[in-house]
Amino acid sequence: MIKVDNISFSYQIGKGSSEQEIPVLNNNSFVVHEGEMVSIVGRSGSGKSTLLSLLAGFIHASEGSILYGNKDVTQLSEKEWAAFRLDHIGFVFQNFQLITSATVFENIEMPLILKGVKKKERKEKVDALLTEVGLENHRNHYPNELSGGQQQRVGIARAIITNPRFVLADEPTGSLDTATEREVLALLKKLNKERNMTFLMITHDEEVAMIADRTLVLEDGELITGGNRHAI
Ligand SMILES: Nc1ncnc2c1ncn2[C@@H]1O[C@H](COP(=O)(O)OP(=O)(O)OP(=O)(O)O)[C@@H](O)[C@H]1O
Repeated sequence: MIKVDNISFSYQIGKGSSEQEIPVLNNNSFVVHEGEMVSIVGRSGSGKSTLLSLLAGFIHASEGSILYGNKDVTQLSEKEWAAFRLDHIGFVFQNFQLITSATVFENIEMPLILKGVKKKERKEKVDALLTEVGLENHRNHYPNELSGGQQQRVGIARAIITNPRFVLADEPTGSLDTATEREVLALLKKLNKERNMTFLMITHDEEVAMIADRTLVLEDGELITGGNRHAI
């Protein structure tokens, strides 16, 4: 479960007498239940990326709290956040964020190396996941030798290789054409249901949002609705 309670956030811009506060998120609360996939949809500038950055611990709320399961992460130090992310959160990015000088296999293997998993176990895990995401014939390719959809499959595999309880996805299909978008969304949904991982996805696209069990709408920094269940 992810529990966000009364979160507010403002950016500070300028210095000294010209310092200004820009309120972006205003008192937002919501829960993503265990194994649920929730999307947050909203126009450009509504605060989606800011909310995801707060949930990732890249920035910190001025008010409110964030819980992952029973763990209150609101006051974690940078070091504690880094450890928490590595152990519990997978990230999927719009522009994939793959290491261009590393192969498909090496990209997916990276989080396991960071976690100190032994080589034999790494190979077994990565090979099994490569087959699951349909990239077993591309293990030695480099990212620039892959289509956008294939690159995002690598990004998704890297996000879940450590079996995190939570996955945060930032416009995961924003760089893909419509047919590839459907394939990637279907893969996300399959992984979410089969592995019972808790997914939170942000998108500006209401059709993409419909893949989720539930959609929350963010408008000018406020969640204005939630709880509608959509069929896939
Ligand atoms: N680093 C920053 N400093 C100051 N203001 C910022 C900063 N980042 C974002 N903002 C402002 O915060 C508001 C919300 O931005 P945010 O990127 O969270 O929206 P978004 O919904 O993700 O938009 P998009 O869909 O275009 O990515 C915007 O008004 C933006 O100008």
